[in-house]
Amino acid sequence: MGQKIDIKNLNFSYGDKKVLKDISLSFNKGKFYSIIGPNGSGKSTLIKNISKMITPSLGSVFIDHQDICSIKNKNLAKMMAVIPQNILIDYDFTVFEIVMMGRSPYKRSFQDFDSEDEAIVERYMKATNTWDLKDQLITNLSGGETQRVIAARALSQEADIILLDELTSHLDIQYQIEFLNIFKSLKQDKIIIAILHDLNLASIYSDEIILLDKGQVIAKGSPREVINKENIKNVYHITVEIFENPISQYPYIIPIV
Ligand SMILES: Nc1ncnc2c1ncn2[C@@H]1O[C@H](COP(=O)(O)OP(=O)(O)OP(=O)(O)O)[C@@H](O)[C@H]1O
Repeated sequence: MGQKIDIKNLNFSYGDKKVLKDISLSFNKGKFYSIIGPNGSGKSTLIKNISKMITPSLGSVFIDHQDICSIKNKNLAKMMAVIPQNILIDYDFTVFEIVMMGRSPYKRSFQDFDSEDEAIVERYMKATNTWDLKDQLITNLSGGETQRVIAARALSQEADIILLDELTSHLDIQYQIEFLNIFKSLKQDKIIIAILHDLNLASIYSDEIILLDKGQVIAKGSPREVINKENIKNVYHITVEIFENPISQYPYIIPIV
């Protein structure tokens, strides 16, 4: 389950506003994909379409050749975990309870959680450095701590597809790197799709990058194919120099100011 995602001729509008225009993309297991592009270019809207949070105006998203509209939400949650951009939790759940919710697609009720679920939750809470927060109320955490807890919950879902909508936005540089390393280390069994604003991080971590602008795919391919002066000028309207990172050999961008 969750070996391949195919997006075919996807269009999406909010009311009269066309936000995604004829997008066709494929994502395969074992790869880390980044979606990059300027503010308002449609990145989150694309992720929301892939995760069935919203429904395409035209076109379709398929997982393993099955239209996601025909997949029940509970089954979809076993295939796909989403870490959203804005996390709003108003309820007084403890951190442990929030992460345990990641196991609910496999259960009929809260009472069904067993020692295996607890072991899975503990493993991912330790990996995301949230175990020490387990008895705290989620409402009392900082933005970065909350994001780490939500990542632990998504990992506990043990889904084959992980969608990260700007996971790194609240995280300091240490956690940005730690998290991207966690997802990279998991990628051989999964499809990871991350929205990233930091083009240098996208370059280091991605097998493939998708560059969006005004709701259209402007470029897709390896970091070397996508991160070039012309594409960056075209889309972000800035002048950059591109060097080869001496350690990783990936393209490294420096804005010329
Ligand atoms: N719920 C909504 N109703 C109406 N318009 C929306 C809604 N959500 C997003 N939009 C508009 O759709 C466009 C694309 O938004 P989206 O959030 O997908 O962009 P993004 O590339 O993720 O941006 P950012 O980098 O700023 O997060 C924007 O012009 C935005 O104003």
